[in-house]
Amino acid sequence: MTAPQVVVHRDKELMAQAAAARLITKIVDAQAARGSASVVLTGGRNGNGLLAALGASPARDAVDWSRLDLWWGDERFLPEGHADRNVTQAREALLDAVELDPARVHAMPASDGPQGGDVDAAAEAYAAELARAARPENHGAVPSFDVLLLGVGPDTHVASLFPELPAVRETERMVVGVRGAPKPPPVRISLTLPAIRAAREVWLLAAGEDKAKAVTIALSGAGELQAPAAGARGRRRTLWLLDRAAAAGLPRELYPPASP
Ligand SMILES: O=C(O)[C@H](O)[C@@H](O)[C@H](O)[C@H](O)COP(=O)(O)O
Repeated sequence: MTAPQVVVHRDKELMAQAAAARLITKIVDAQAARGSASVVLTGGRNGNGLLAALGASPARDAVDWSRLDLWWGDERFLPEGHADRNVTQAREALLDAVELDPARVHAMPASDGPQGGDVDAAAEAYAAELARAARPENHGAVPSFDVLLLGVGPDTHVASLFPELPAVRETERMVVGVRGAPKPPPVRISLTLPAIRAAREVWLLAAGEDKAKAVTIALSGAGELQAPAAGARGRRRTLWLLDRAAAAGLPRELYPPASP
């Protein structure tokens, strides 16, 4: 697994804008090289902030939105259209403003979807959808995501993998149902660490002083059961995109601010 690379930006707005520019370039390069691109979105303020910055970017339409596969790293298990669902917030932040191919937008099931309120069946259905999209050259039962985005919780959770809970211990399945999540709502669907680690690149987003402790713990050698963010590594690249407040606990000589 790749050692984490850290880029520190002056503030969370600049972090979101720079991450959006970085993501546009990554998608454009993937589409030029392979004809399409595959990105896993994350929920939360930083994930949605990146999407909003991408939508406002002058380079936005360098992306061929019709050849982009979108997946989610996790989802709140709520009814279709609920304001708290990550896909609802992603649509508001960006997706409704660009010409995506609906068949390539892979939202996680809602609690009033075909599996009804059975979150484990919903997780299995999403795992099956991922497996159908995987190709022989991919690593495991998921497509080779070009970029997998993750917000980082103040407790070091990523996706809906919370410290010490069963989901972070999963080593076989790619997608699991989560109950009793400390961050509401309690019932969620999440990719597991093996699925996250199948991505070519994993980008972790953290801004604000409330994340400084989690960032320091995750980058200081903590185990993935106690600090799930520490286990979120890409096959080719692991990139932490921070603002100065979230990087405050890191040794400055190792992670000098990228922006003045
Ligand atoms: O469904 C969710 O809540 C997210 O996927 C979650 O993993 C989020 O990314 C982190 O909690 C960070 O959220 P903030 O960026 O809002 O701090």
